[in-house]
Amino acid sequence: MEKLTDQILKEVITPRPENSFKGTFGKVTLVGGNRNFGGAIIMASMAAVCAGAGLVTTATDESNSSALHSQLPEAMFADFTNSEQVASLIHAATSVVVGPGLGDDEISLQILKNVFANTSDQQNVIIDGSAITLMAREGIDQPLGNIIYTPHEMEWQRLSGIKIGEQTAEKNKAVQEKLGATVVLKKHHTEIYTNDQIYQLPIGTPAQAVGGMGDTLAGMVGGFTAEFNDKADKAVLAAVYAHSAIAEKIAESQYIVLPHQISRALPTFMKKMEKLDDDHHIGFLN
Ligand SMILES: NC(=O)C1=CN([C@@H]2O[C@H](COP(=O)(O)OP(=O)(O)OC[C@H]3O[C@@H](n4cnc5c(N)ncnc54)[C@H](O)[C@@H]3O)[C@@H](O)[C@H]2O)[C@@H](O)CC1
Ligand SMILES: Nc1ncnc2c1ncn2[C@@H]1O[C@H](COP(=O)(O)OP(=O)(O)O)[C@@H](O)[C@H]1O
Ligand SMILES: [Mg+2]
Repeated sequence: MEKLTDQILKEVITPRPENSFKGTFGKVTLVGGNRNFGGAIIMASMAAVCAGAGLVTTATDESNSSALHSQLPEAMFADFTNSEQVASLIHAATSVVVGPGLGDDEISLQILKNVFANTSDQQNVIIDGSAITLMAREGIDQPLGNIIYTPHEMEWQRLSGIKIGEQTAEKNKAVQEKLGATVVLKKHHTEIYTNDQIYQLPIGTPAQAVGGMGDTLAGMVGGFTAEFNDKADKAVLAAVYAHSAIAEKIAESQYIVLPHQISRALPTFMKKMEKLDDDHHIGFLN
């Protein structure tokens, strides 16, 4: 298992090209947030916007529209039960994030099937939360795309069939290979299983054990893969590292970290990363 270092941030977060516009930095379509879990998709959307994706659209329950716009006017809204509109938003996306707060009822299931029917091989598809639970429960096939699962240990148990106490690197890697997808197995010292390597995140704090922390990570992975699509595999690793690096910094003066604080800190954090060179690490910037 290879330990991730801040080197991954230097590799991924490079200065933006001068000759660019919002289209240069990718589009993210996020799908989730039922009436009860609207906060989950709003937190994910905030992370995608603050990570620097060019355009972000949130397909969610219509009852979440005002809350989304008041928290995040940068994001566009769509009703997630409008299957034609959602299909066209999926077609347009560089990265799709599906699952945060989606829920697991019949409507959630139909929405998930519509999303999965409309992705293509050229897209990054981040499958989180309820979407993982529904796939496992309903035996839904993996969609087309560069697939990135972001399960916590219970979601991974549901998807892989490996019980939480038995989730060894060897067993996890075998299932990852069958899936042919990237698996970000979230826990204290998150593990990332890719086609050619297993990485471990050596940072992170119990101050992150707060609802919405994983929703925020899913949105960051969506934002990073869209913005840095030419190095999407490394962008996943950078998002995982940045999420906990920012949380550790906030936790120096706070007992817990609120997920939206990580998102709001992202633009400043990413600006600092531009200044990192081979002789300097994050500590140098404190
Ligand atoms: N503000 C919001 O709207 C929130 C919505 N959420 C959404 O709620 C839906 C259900 O997700 P939940 O994860 O809450 O429920 P789940 O039922 O999927 O998972 C929680 C269960 O897994 C167990 N578990 C074992 N190991 C775990 C680990 N390492 N991390 C987390 N749980 C572990 C817990 O004890 C619990 O029984 C998802 O769609 C999620 O995105 C949550 O993110 C919480 C915040
Ligand atoms: N004790 C801990 N140490 C480090 N990271 C943690 C700890 N507890 C939770 N996290 C992180 O918080 C996130 C929780 O994800 P998840 O359970 O999906 O949250 P939610 O669905 O509520 O948004 C993951 O990124 C996980 O690694
Ligand atoms: Mg979650």
